[in-house]
Amino acid sequence: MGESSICQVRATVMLYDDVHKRWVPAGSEAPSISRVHIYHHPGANSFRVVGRTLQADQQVVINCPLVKGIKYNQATPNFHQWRDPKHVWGLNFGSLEDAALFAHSMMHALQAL
Ligand SMILES: CC[C@@H]1C=C[C@H]2CCN(C(=O)[C@@H]3CC[C@H]4C=C[C@]5(CCCN5C(=O)[C@H](Cc5ccccc5Cl)NC(C)=O)C(=O)N43)[C@@H]2C(=O)N1CC(=O)O
Repeated sequence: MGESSICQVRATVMLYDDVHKRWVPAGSEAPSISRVHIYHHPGANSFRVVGRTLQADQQVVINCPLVKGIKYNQATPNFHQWRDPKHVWGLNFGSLEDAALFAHSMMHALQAL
């Protein structure tokens, strides 16, 4: 039994560049919409956020394990963010529905950990 997706949304994945104090698109230079999942591994009861660009190359732009205690910040209705030990991640959602769906699944995951 591997991992299963508990939600999938469209979002531009951003990283905060602490040196220049600005958000930059994760992966390539040009901001691009990605398909972002939250995967659940029932065996380990682990979750991770995985995003791949929609273009043909399917570049992985985020692969972030979720750890207990992460604070998920809904900065605006369609821009949510969280910190991991090395990065500050931001998701600019393609729609408010996707934002709400992702937040719901994220909160579920964080409560299940
Ligand atoms: C893609 C463009 C982007 C779109 C939307 C808006 C929304 C607000 N916003 C920000 O960057 C806000 C404004 C102030 C700045 C200051 C610091 C930042 C940057 C780094 C993290 N941060 C925190 O405030 C974190 C949040 C957090 C709290 C709790 C748990 C986790 C976290 Cl991550 N606070 C801690 C204590 O970590 C930050 O988000 N900041 C975004 C933004 O202006 N733009 C437009 C642009 O940049 O042109």
